[in-house]
Formats: sequence, C-alpha cells, structure tokens
Amino acid sequence: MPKLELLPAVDVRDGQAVRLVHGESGSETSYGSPLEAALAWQSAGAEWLHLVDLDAAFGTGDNRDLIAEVTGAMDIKVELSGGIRDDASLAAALATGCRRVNLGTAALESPEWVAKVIAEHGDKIAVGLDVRGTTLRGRGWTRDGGDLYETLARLDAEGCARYVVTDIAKDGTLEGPNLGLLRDVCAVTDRPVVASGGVSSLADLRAISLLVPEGVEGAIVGKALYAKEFTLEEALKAVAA
Ligand SMILES: O=C(O)c1ccccc1N[C@@H]1O[C@H](COP(=O)(O)O)[C@@H](O)[C@H]1O
Repeated sequence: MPKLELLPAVDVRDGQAVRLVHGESGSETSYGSPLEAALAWQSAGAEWLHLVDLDAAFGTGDNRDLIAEVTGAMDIKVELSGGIRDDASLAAALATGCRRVNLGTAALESPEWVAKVIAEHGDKIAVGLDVRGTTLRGRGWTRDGGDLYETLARLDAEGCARYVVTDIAKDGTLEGPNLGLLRDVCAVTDRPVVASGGVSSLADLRAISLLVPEGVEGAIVGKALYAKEFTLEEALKAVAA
C-alpha cells in the first residue's frame, strides 16, 4: 500500500508565514520567514511543500515574488495555491517551477477556463475543494460557490487529476480531520484526494493513512507543526509504518 504523502504548509500573508483559524482574515498567528519555514520542512525530510499566497486568495495584494523565491529555493516538490484565477496568474505560478497548482475560486466562478487549463496542463492542475458542510467557498472562503458534489462531478468529467479537500470548520483548529468528508469524497471520485484541515496529532495522521486504500493520497499539515504538537520527522515516521 502506498504511504500517505505529507505536505507541510507555508501560508504567506504580508510577507510572513502565518496560520489562520477557519481561514478567517485577521486570525493570523505569525511564524516569521516563509523561506526559513520552507527550508526547515525540507531539511526535516518533507517531499512536498504546500505553499499558499493568502493575500492573493483574499484579494489583498499578493506575495508573488516571495512565493517564486521560496519555490525556487526548494529541491522538493511544491504545490502552489492562492489567487490562481486566470492565464496570467497561472503562467506566473507555473513559471516558478512548482510541481502543481491548486485552483479554488476559479473552479467555482470560471468553469470554462478551468476546463481549458485542465485539458492543457493535466496533473499540474489540482482543484481545492474548500467546504463548509457540503457548500464550497471561494474568494478567501468568504463566498458560497455551490454544491461540493455537483462541482466534483463536473470537474471529474473534465478530467481534473486531483482534489485538495479542506473542511473550513476544521482548518487551523487542531480539532482533528473530517474523516467522514474524506470518505464521502473518495466514494464519488476515482481521483486522488489530499486531505486538509484539522490535523492535530500523529493519531490523526494514522487515521488519514487508513483512508489511502479509499483514495486519500496525502495530508496537508499546518498548525500542528507550527504549534509543535509533533515534529515533521515524527509525522513522516508515523505514516511510513
Ligand atoms: O489555506 C488557507 O488557510 C486559506 C484560507 C483562506 C483562503 C484560501 C486559503 N488557502 C487556499 O487558497 C486556495 C484558494 O485560492 P483561490 O480561491 O484559488 O484564490 C485554495 O487552495 C485554498 O485551500
């Protein structure tokens, strides 16, 4: 059985690595330099980095140069999220050398463009399904964007390669992942799913690992690492077992 991939997160707001609670603007705790954080996760053995431009996601500017600098400094695979909504922002994201990008708002508001870039770029495109209940949220998670399962069916039909599923109610809370949501999504798609939101312990990671046979490929870990609930080395060991 393949092991669960771990993607430590670096979310960037106003040039700083931050964690939010429920993705709410203004709930930031700052953790300093994004480059230092990313390099620390790489040194600890990460194979992936989940790098988010929160200003671009919220529409409060962007950290594009910094994101490109961090991505360029990485030897590991980078997944980029936040504000990738049109040809220019997608070209800038892909030009960083990242392995793939996550589209959020665009998948809700620009379905024709998303179908086009999925056809053009294949598995370099993932879609972030950020949900409250089963309602998708876009524009920095501030606006409703339709039903999770209807959107998933459309994206599946368009050939979307992968989904990053975030339970907003869990994100940044250290309350544990929404395993039911992950199971429900895996039950209706054959595409790999990356779990996001709520991881608080090594036990949570082991619980997500049990969903690998159902289609969960990876887990994004944020707050728990920054709050030192466990180390990345411990997490990698826990999912390797
Ligand atoms: O990661 C977060 O905490 C987050 C919080 C609020 C909004 C977005 C967030 N992150 C990721 O950004 C993209 C969505 O950006 P966009 O809608 O495409 O501009 C998505 O992957 C979110 O999970």
